[in-house]
This record gives sequence, C-alpha cells and structure tokens, in this order.
Amino acid sequence: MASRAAAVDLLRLTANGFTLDQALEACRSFNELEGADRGFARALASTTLRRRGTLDEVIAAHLKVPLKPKQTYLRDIMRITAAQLCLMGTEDHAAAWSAVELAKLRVESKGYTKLVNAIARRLAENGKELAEKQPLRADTPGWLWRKLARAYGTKTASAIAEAHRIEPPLDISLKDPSATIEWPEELGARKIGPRTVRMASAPVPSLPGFEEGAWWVQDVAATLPAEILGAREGEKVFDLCAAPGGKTMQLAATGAEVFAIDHSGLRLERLHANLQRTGLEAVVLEQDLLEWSPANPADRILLDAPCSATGTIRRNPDLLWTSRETQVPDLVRLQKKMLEKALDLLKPGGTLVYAVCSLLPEEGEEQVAALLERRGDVERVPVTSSEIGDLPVINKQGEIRCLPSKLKADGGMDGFFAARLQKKG
Ligand SMILES: C[S@@+](CC[C@H](N)C(=O)[O-])C[C@H]1O[C@@H](n2cnc3c(N)ncnc32)[C@H](O)[C@@H]1O
Repeated sequence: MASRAAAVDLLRLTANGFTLDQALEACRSFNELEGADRGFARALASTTLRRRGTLDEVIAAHLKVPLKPKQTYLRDIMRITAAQLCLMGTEDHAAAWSAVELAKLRVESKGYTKLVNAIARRLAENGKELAEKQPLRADTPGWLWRKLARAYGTKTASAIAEAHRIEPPLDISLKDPSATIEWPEELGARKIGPRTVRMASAPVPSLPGFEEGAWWVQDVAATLPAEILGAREGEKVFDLCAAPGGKTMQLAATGAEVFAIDHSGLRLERLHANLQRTGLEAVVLEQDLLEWSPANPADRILLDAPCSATGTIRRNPDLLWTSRETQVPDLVRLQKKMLEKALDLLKPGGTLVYAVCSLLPEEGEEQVAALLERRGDVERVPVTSSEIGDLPVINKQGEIRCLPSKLKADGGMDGFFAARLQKKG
C-alpha cells in the first residue's frame, strides 16, 4: 500500500513539472520506503508513465462516464492499478485491494471506491489482453508521433515507440577506455561502442570502480559527440552547455585544457561532484554562453545544446507527457544563436561538434544544413565508423544519427544527433 501511495505521489510530482529523477529525489513518501518496496514504487511510476496512453485506453474501455480533468488523484489510482494488472503481473487481489484503500484516503475519491473496485476486477479479467491490442503509437503523444513518422516513416516511428516501452540497460563510460576492469558476469556486462560497458540495471554506487571514479553513468549514444571532437592533450577545448558533465569528463580525460560553461549553478554542482569523484580537471564557469567573451578562442568546441530531449524518453518517460510541441521553435531559435556564438569562439581551422539529444530533424540535421547554407566559412567533416567503435549510426552526410530503435538486440540506445564542423582557416 505504501509503495503504491508513493507511486501516485511520484506521478503527481511529474504532472507538476518535476522530471521523474527530480521526483524520486524530492518525494517524501518514496524516500521513506526501503528495499523491494522502493524498487516496486519506482517501477510502478516508471511503467505508468511509459505506457500511459495504453493504460488510459484500457481504463476508458471500462468507464461508462469519462473521468473529469480535475479528478487527477482518482485517475492516477486507476492508472497504477491498470499498470499492475495489465503490464506488471501483480497479483489481482493485491492490486484491487490497494486501489480501494488509496481511494478511501481522500475526500475527492472516497465516493468512488465501488467504481475503483469494479474497474480493477474487470481489468483483472481482460486488461492484459486489451493492453496487448493497443497499437505501438498509443504511448506516444500525437504531435511527437506525427513528427517521427514524417522524419523516419511509420515503420521506424513504430520501432522507436516500441523501444520507448522498454526499461533501458545501465551504460557506464570508462575514464580510461583501455582499462580492464573486471565486471561481474552476473551483471551481464559487455563492452559496446568506444568506451561503454553495458549491463542490466544495478545499484550504481555499489558497483566496482564507482568510488574510485573509474567511470560514470552515460548512455552509449551520449559518448559519441565528445569522441568525434578529437580533443588532444594540451589543446584548448570549450565544452559549452556542459552540466552535469558527462562529456566534460570525456574531454578532460584526453588531457586537453577544458573550459566547462553552463548557466545553471545547480547543474554545475553535479558537474563539480563528478569531476571530484573521477579526479579529472576542468575550468568550470557559471556563465550564459550567449554573453561569454573569453580572452582567446578555442582549438575545439563541443556545443551540446539545450533541446527537446526527445532522444532520452526511454530513460525519462515523463518527457512523453511534459514535452510540448510549442517549445520546439523556441529551442531551434536558441540553438541557431548558440551555433553562431560557438563559431565566434572558435579559432580559424578549429573543430566544432554540434550535438542534441533530440529525435527531431529540425534540431539536428536541418539545423546544420541551414548553418552550412548561410555560412560559407564552415564545412562538415564526415565521421568515420572506426572513430565510434563501428556503431551503425552514421547518416549519408557523415553525421551521427542515433535512434532508440537501433542496436535493438543489444538493448537499444538513446536518440542523439551530432555533426562535426570545421571553421575554414
Ligand atoms: C543537453 S544539456 C548538457 C548536457 C551535458 N553536455 C552533459 O553531457 O552532461 C544542456 C545544458 O545547456 C545549459 N544551458 C542552456 N542555456 C544556456 C546558456 N544560455 N548558457 C549556458 N548554458 C546553457 C543547461 O543548463 C543544460 O545544462
């Protein structure tokens, strides 16, 4: 019961603007849980967000009168109950009983205990079957589905939606990619891409090498932009939009002189903690990139620009329901400004990698095509397969286009775009 109540609280926090990660940190009822209860609450909230479209359909199939928009608590109880009965294989009685007990807790839902019980019983009978019948696109908001289908075709859009349904593996980046750390076989750990060890989800701080700072958590796709920047010892490298610092650590590990810039002090605290744990060094500046005027230009720049983050939905399923189509044009305008600014800060002959963890071409491929169209002093430098551990993610233009549907047999990858550009000398 306590774990289900915590799952409802987590859902409420995400509906009020918290990411699921922030909600997990902030939610008191969740943080009072221990061991298996904690794991169950987290899985329940995550599954409910991941499959919300499907769950709403199966609930609606059993409601004579739709719930009113303001009946948020009741709706969340029904959603977590449907998630348990249709998707998670929870015992029928436990799911139905806890749903009724949760409904009894609040004035707004007290009068609906009979309805909650009736829905839970119906879902126990046919919920699984109904959920299986829902199309893959049911769990993707309409605007995102249309954009994905337009960009990649309905087959790939369906494959992306399918990947979003699955809890991703844990990827860690090795500080020294040639290091031979012994990873326990029971974790199913394997090397993938240029510097990643992939394994089933595990409690991070207790894994070997964490305390010594031998690695950090980072999806394999997110490692590629810093890999293709080609930073070398002694070069001046600007990591613009750096926090929380996954890519800063990759760059610092090359021996380059790294300047890590971000305007968010809160996010930079995590970057500092990351550098401290791994023993890596960078000059960290809390600074609005658009107003920054360093004394000297850089040899290489990584611009990991703010974006829709639609590439990270499988790790942050809350984004499915909190991202808005209307945010995208503003982000595209900001990315364009940042690209121009980054080129101003680059030496002639220098290299710039532009990256976004987005699935949307307007933030990636089209942003770079427009830049090349308007500026004669920049050219694209195609990426080669050997630079990125032979991952099959290079498009016709020699850019990196990762999709969650790629590497399916191996556990997938986040969506990412990266292009390497050179400012003519
Ligand atoms: C995609 S995240 C960066 C992730 C980071 N590169 C990493 O690998 O951990 C984008 C970052 O841009 C920062 N940002 C957004 N607008 C900015 C601005 N005007 N100046 C500096 N940083 C900015 C945000 O605070 C956020 O940390």
